[in-house]
Amino acid sequence: DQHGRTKQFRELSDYVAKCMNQHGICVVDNFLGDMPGEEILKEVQDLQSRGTFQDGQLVSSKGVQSSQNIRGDQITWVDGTEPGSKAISYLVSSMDTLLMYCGQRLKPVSIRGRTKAMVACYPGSGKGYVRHVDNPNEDGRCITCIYYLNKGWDSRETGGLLRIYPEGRSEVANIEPIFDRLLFFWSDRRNPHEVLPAYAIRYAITVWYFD
Ligand SMILES: O=C(O)CNC(=O)c1n[nH]c2ccccc2c1=O
Ligand SMILES: [Fe+2]
Repeated sequence: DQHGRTKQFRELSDYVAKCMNQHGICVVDNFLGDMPGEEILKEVQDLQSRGTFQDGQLVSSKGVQSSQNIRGDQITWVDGTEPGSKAISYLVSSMDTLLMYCGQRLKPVSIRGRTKAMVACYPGSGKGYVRHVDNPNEDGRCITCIYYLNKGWDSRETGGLLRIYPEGRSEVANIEPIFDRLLFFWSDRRNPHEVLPAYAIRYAITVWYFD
């Protein structure tokens, strides 16, 4: 019920605010629960079957020309008003609500807006995403928020770990892209990260928040 969710989000926002201010990375498991998660996964699979994903960036294998080029991630943007995106829009409004409850505690940012939802699919052909910073040049994006949809994912079998190298820290963060997991991290140079080669279809939905 609404009260249950409000209380849950308020408590969750305490954890997220503290975790972000302390580590700059925060994982929330079982964010929406099985049913909503399944609905979102179905909408993403429908999107993919309707061919709305743009071909991922071309990741040519070392120097070999065209025929060997393998697609990396494939993406499509969803603003939540399209037909068949009800569950995705519920996800994004849940992300918005959780961050709204964090309020001013997420120093120093005060969220002013966000991007649409970027739905990404790694086709599982052994491609990942090279090490990068989401916002290296102050384009306004301050928080990266990723929701994963991969049931029973085990990176020992199928790779696809998100590896974050927090600036100035010796240890790395290895994030399994498991179903109904929500991840926040500062989008700037504090969090260079990469997606290790994935050997099964790997779905994620990303929203970037602006301050
Ligand atoms: O999926 C993940 O776990 C992390 N994913 C990323 O860091 C990531 N970052 N920036 C992008 C820009 C365009 C298309 C895909 C991406 C992308 O998957
Ligand atoms: Fe990224």
